[in-house]
Amino acid sequence: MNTRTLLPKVNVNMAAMFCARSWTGRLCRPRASRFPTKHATFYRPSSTSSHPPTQPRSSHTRRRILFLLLGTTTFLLFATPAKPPTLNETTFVPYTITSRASLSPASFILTLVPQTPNPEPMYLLPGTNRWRHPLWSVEFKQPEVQISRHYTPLPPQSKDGDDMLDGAESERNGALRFYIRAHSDGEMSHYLRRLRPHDTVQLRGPHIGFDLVKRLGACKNIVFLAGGTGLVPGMQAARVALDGYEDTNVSLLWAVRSRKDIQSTPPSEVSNGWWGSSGPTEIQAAEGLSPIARQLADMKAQYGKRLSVQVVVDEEGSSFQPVHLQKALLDIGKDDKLVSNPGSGCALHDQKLSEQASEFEGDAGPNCACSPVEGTLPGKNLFIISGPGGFVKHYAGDKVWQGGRQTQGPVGGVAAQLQKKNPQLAKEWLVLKL
Ligand SMILES: Cc1cc2nc3c(=O)[nH]c(=O)nc-3n(C[C@H](O)[C@H](O)[C@H](O)COP(=O)(O)OP(=O)(O)OC[C@H]3O[C@@H](n4cnc5c(N)ncnc54)[C@H](O)[C@@H]3O)c2cc1C
Repeated sequence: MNTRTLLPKVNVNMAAMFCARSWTGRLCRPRASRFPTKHATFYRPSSTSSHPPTQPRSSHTRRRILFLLLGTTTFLLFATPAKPPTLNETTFVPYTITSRASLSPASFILTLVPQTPNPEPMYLLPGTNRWRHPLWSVEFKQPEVQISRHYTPLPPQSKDGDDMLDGAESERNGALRFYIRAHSDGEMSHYLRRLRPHDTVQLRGPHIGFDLVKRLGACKNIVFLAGGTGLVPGMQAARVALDGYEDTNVSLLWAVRSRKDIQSTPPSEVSNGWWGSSGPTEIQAAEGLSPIARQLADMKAQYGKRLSVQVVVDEEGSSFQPVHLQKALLDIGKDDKLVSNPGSGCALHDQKLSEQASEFEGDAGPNCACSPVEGTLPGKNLFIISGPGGFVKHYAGDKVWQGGRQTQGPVGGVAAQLQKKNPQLAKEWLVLKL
């Protein structure tokens, strides 16, 4: 199947299509435009004109021309949909690349600023530097082959937005940073890899993902298992959960292909002993951390024990085994006294109902509909698996195409094995796939 998202050059309705897809598969679906279609109002001389029939012919002609001009102007004003100059969900708008940092030969970080600044971007909570949505992404456009793909902005580097990004930009001037991996034969990621500072890119969004805060409810724990750049929504989730609440805990489990995604300094120059271990290792502040790992280490320093970040590296033969995941899930909630509502029939908290959900929830996602059960509170701990299709399939089972959209599908893979072994995990934890 050709999985490209084609962006038509002319048709406005088709341009309002957007691409909903998993980390690897995608689907174009029509999207209701937020900008109502404005109907053209044509003015023409009425056949029941109030003017006397004796009026000279030249005056009629002048009036016709006047009406025609008026009509054309009104048509141009109202029939052409207004093109917002700042980030919006309908049209692509230009951003300028201000910096590019290579992590490994295949992965890099791009920082962009909008060419038209917006003091109140729709992804921020008004008057704050806090993001409005727990999970969100934007689409980039590849202008040569007219396709688009989703990418996830890295969260701000500081809690209150005071830090400067890359020494020059901050979220206050609308800067967005992206951690991108170029895939072999990947149309979009190779286009992005070629771009350099001062180049222009076209962005559309924000596209809103699962509302994690509503899903957590009274529960407190998130275990986020990520492959490669699938880490970024985990960093978004961690910021929202740890900034917004004092008693939440997040465990990020990050699998990378190359050590260079974490650290660029050769092993001999690294003083501490976490390099090269065969199992998952906790990330630590060290010399030569990659910008992503440095941000993770800063977050750990900021949140203390509430955030754990463990890494495994493919090329060193380390990986997350079921026993590691079980430990992460059981350890993080071991002091919890809370009994979670079963969530039956609730679109947010019923695992069975979640099977039908798409990861693009939009602004108007479902609300909690848990029936009261004595001694319980609504909410679930979240076990989120994010990354390439094969990664998600191995740990949580395939997503399923249904009615033209990609849905969560049943829990499978390692997560299903763990639930079978520990029924408590199935009761207290909701599995989500990104
Ligand atoms: C909501 C969302 C957010 C995303 N955020 C990011 C992000 O922050 N950073 C990022 O790098 N990507 C992100 N992605 C993935 C991104 O949208 C593209 O799918 C990815 O960059 C590949 O696009 P492409 O055009 O280069 O490759 P395609 O031309 O679509 O694919 C080319 C080949 O590469 C393979 N391939 C594609 N993607 C992967 C993959 N992930 N792993 C292994 N093989 C793959 C395909 O199977 C195919 O054989 C996100 C996806 C979604 C849905």
